[in-house]
Amino acid sequence: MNGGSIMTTAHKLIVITGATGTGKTTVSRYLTETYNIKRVMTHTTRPMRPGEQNGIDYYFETPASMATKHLIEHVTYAGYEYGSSRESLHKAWQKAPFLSIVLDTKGAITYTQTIPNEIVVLFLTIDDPTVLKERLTKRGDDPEMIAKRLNSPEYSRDLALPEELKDVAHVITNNRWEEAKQQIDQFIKDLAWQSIDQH
Ligand SMILES: Nc1nc2c(ncn2[C@@H]2O[C@H](COP(=O)(O)OP(=O)(O)O)[C@@H](O)[C@H]2O)c(=O)[nH]1
Ligand SMILES: Nc1ncnc2c1ncn2[C@@H]1O[C@H](COP(=O)(O)OP(=O)(O)O)[C@@H](O)[C@H]1O
Repeated sequence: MNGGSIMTTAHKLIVITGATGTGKTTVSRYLTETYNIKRVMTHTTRPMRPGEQNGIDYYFETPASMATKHLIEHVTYAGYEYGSSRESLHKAWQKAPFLSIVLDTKGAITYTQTIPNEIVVLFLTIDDPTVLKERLTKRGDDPEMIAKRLNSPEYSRDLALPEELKDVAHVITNNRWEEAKQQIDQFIKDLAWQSIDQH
């Protein structure tokens, strides 16, 4: 599968979840670059980080513009709102059968409850969470935002795989990127075979 796009008519949404800094965005970028699996854009009211762009990383909203969106689920994470719409998902599915979306664990649970047959879940974790602060600093995040994030109840919650996802999530340990990449390649290979078997 390496380097190609997946040829099948079955559609699937790869839900990428886990705590901040565990590598969710890195994985979604890798899926796009290597397998042409694009990410469904979500909306947020949090300020843009250095290097982020509206419409590329998120749709950046104000609380007022956020309130006008038709979201199938929305959450508050470290003081800001985030939400995703079924409309964007269905629009994206018309263009490609395989997509990814990056969600907190609460959002991932909502998707497993609303469209269980159309999703697969990747839960990202790391053996030593103390390195996450360093990763976020290297990413260029504002130190105050890092502190706010790491002290949030959502961060602590998302470090552990929630009970509701235990039977469905594929756990990827991202201590070292080279090893994580191999786990993802295997996951995609299995997913492609499952899709072919269904036809
Ligand atoms: N439930 C839900 N979570 C989202 C959505 N968009 C982003 N998130 C999650 O919100 C959390 C915070 O995202 P972000 O501020 O980009 O921080 P990061 O995880 O450090 O990159 C992460 O867990 C994202 O996966 C959404 O539409 N719905
Ligand atoms: N295995 C790894 N080792 C070291 N740094 C990593 C690894 N995986 C990702 N990173 C880096 O850590 C930072 C956080 O990763 P990111 O994908 O943005 O996490 P998330 O989206 O879960 O918050 C990024 O700068 C990314 O390049």
